[in-house]
Amino acid sequence: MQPSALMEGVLNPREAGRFITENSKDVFIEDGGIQKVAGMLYKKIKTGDFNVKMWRKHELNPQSMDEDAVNWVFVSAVLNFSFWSEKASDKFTVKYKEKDHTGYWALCAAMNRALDEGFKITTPSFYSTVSMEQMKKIFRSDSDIEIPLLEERQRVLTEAGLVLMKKYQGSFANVIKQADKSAQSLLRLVLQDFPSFQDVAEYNGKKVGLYKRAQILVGDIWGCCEGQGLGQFNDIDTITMFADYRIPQALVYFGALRYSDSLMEKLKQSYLFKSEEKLEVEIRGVSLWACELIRDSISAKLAAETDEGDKPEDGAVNAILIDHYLWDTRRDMADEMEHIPFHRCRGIYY
Ligand SMILES: Nc1nc2c(c(CN[C@H]3C=C[C@H](O)[C@@H]3O)cn2[C@@H]2O[C@H](COP(=O)(O)O)[C@@H](O)[C@H]2O)c(=O)[nH]1
Repeated sequence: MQPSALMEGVLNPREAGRFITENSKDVFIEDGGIQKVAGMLYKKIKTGDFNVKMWRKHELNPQSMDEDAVNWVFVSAVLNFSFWSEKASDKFTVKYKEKDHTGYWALCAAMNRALDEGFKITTPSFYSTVSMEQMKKIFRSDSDIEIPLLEERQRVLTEAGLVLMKKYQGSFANVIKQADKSAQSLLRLVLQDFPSFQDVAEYNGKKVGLYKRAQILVGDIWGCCEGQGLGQFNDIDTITMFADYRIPQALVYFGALRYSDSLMEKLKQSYLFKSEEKLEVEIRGVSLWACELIRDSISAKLAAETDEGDKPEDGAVNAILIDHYLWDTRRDMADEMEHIPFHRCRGIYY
């Protein structure tokens, strides 16, 4: 049964990924690479440390599972976009507890530094009226490169804070409660009430919804609460991979994705993509579909196991865990993957 559209007339992420892949002219799935990544992850699952608990192992992520934690996750999701810089050597950097953090982690470090300094950056009554002067202090960089798109960050943050104040009694926990343990219901509420999450493009005459920040919000709530309490979703496996600019790099590196020569040439010249440009949508959409295929391949391997004894419980693998593994691996192998160019697009969606 086709799941109903999260947004009127817009293909949901899984269908969007399939449709884009079927029509793509410059980005292709390579089955050999899909099977290779599936094999790597299958082995990881057997070690027993490939599960929902991975999220909280990151030192900058909140370690509680309460309302404060989900309000932290919400702010990180509102601002989780566009950290790349022109020169790989010069990045937006935040020093926190004697450690330098860059990119997405610099955002998290800045949030934690702000909380330590008394800025209530995760409290909607504060950030719904946060000033540009406060934003500059909170997200100040410890390198020469400032955080990109600070004005847009202030705009989307105040917009989201006002909605929480007006409609959800000043806490994201109330949005979660209204979703009644359904990931798809939470996705629908976020897309309906928080416009900056409406990550939709037009491709080959259809509207496609990739919803990267809305889906990573649900995935991070699930991870933050280890699938319990506020993070318990009975349909979490319907969430797809989060279509950013790092997963494609990892998929190309492992041979699961291939770019046409002309696209690869553009990427190597640091071409600046416009949001919704055909090539940009193909990179994001085919990457999303590749992760669906990886998940299907792993599920088939698990199902083929005869020994009931070591069969992991249901939900042992989903697109969220596959995504996080690839994203963390791209970070850990940044040097090895540096020759695979990521696509540059300045925008608020990823
Ligand atoms: N697909 C996907 N995209 C993700 C993440 C995360 C962080 N998640 C952490 C939390 C739990 C996980 O285990 C991760 O450790 C950030 N991003 C995106 O990456 C880009 C920034 O990259 P860089 O320039 O290198 O910092 C930017 O578009 C940002 O939106 C993810 O998990 N998946």
